[in-house]
Amino acid sequence: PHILPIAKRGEPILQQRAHTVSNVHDPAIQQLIDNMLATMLAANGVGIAAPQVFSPLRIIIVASRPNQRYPDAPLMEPLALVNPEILWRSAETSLYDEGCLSVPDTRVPMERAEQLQVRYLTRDGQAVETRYHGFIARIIQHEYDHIEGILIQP
Ligand SMILES: O=C(CSC(=O)[C@H](Cc1ccccc1)CC(F)(F)F)c1ccccc1
Ligand SMILES: [Zn+2]
Repeated sequence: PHILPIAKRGEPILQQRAHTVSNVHDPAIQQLIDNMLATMLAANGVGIAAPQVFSPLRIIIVASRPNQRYPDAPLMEPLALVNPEILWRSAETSLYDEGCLSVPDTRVPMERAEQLQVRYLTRDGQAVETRYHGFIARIIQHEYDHIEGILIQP
């Protein structure tokens, strides 16, 4: 896998709605997912979205891990969500200072739903519907905003 350049705030691709993936089994899509993962890990992120590596596609990666600001964040296997749809968000919300690889050296307090129900394709093409809460739910909402062309604003 390759570490790819990360689009920074001001790049038009970050303000566009990304396109649905038509064939998750396409080798180019599989390579993109591998490259997104390598790029996120190299940048020490807990998530990344395809537009951030200049691919206007509806692919996000979520990879929560404990960190100094969020020591009780769950440690999880990095998960790729293809064509994610948020089916439901809880009325209950929480506030947290988010970072963004596309907005370096910035923390923005963001209010997000505490729980959400998501339907997505795994990288193997399995259709899955899962409920998430807490930090993982937050990361999904942050990455989902990226494929909708929405950035956190300093
Ligand atoms: O600042 C970072 C890295 S910024 C980051 O990982 C973004 C994801 C994210 C961080 C914090 C809350 C929600 C989402 C990745 C992005 F920009 F590609 F989406 C961070 C790492 C661990 C916990 C909290 C913050
Ligand atoms: Zn971001």
